[in-house]
Amino acid sequence: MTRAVLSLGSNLGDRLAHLRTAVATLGDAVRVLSGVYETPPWGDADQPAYLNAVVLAQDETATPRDWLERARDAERAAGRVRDPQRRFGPRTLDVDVIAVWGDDDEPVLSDEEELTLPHPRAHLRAFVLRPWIDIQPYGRLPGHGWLTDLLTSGPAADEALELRPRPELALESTA
Ligand SMILES: Nc1ncnc2c1ncn2[C@@H]1O[C@H](COP(=O)(O)OP(=O)(O)OP(=O)(O)O)[C@@H](O)[C@H]1O
Ligand SMILES: Nc1nc2c(c(=O)[nH]1)N=C(CO)CN2
Repeated sequence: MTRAVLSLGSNLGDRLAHLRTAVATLGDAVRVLSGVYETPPWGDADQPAYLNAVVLAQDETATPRDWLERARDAERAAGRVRDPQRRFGPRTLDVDVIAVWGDDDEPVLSDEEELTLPHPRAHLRAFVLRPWIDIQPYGRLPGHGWLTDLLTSGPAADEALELRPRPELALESTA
């Protein structure tokens, strides 16, 4: 059994629909959904605001690579087109694997380029940490400590003040 924290982001087209596409693609593996936040673009300011959320997922057989595959499946389902010229650029859907825990509840560590775990920029991103803390108030980012500490005094603390909760935009689709 593995558990994974996945981050969802969208800043093109029907942003909420794209986040819901990710939830639908992950299917039965989804355990807990965070709230949705409107967030200023990180890393490349010249693009529209994002909607971001975080999902806690669990599966009996999924390997860390399987979580990456599922993330890519979700991005494809939302019609994501990659622009190799533009890092951190706009996208219909971005699904990142933030961290994975194994059977023993120990975090999986990986420094492979294809799948780095935990995600190497997660501790810098309030748009990941803030929704995550919604669903795991006592959560820890492996290698970086408590989410509460990261959000109040880590490098993402200033950005955390600029996120806007959008409680009217629930990830659960009522359709
Ligand atoms: N933990 C991870 N989650 C998702 N992708 C990862 C991870 N570690 C490495 N990668 C690799 O990163 C590459 C680029 O992914 P992607 O296009 O989503 O990057 P990005 O969204 O522009 O930047 P970022 O990963 O900082 O959000 C992919 O080929 C993927 O294999
Ligand atoms: N606010 C915000 N900014 C981003 C996001 C994102 O999901 N949210 N994703 C990016 C892709 O690397 C780049 N910048």
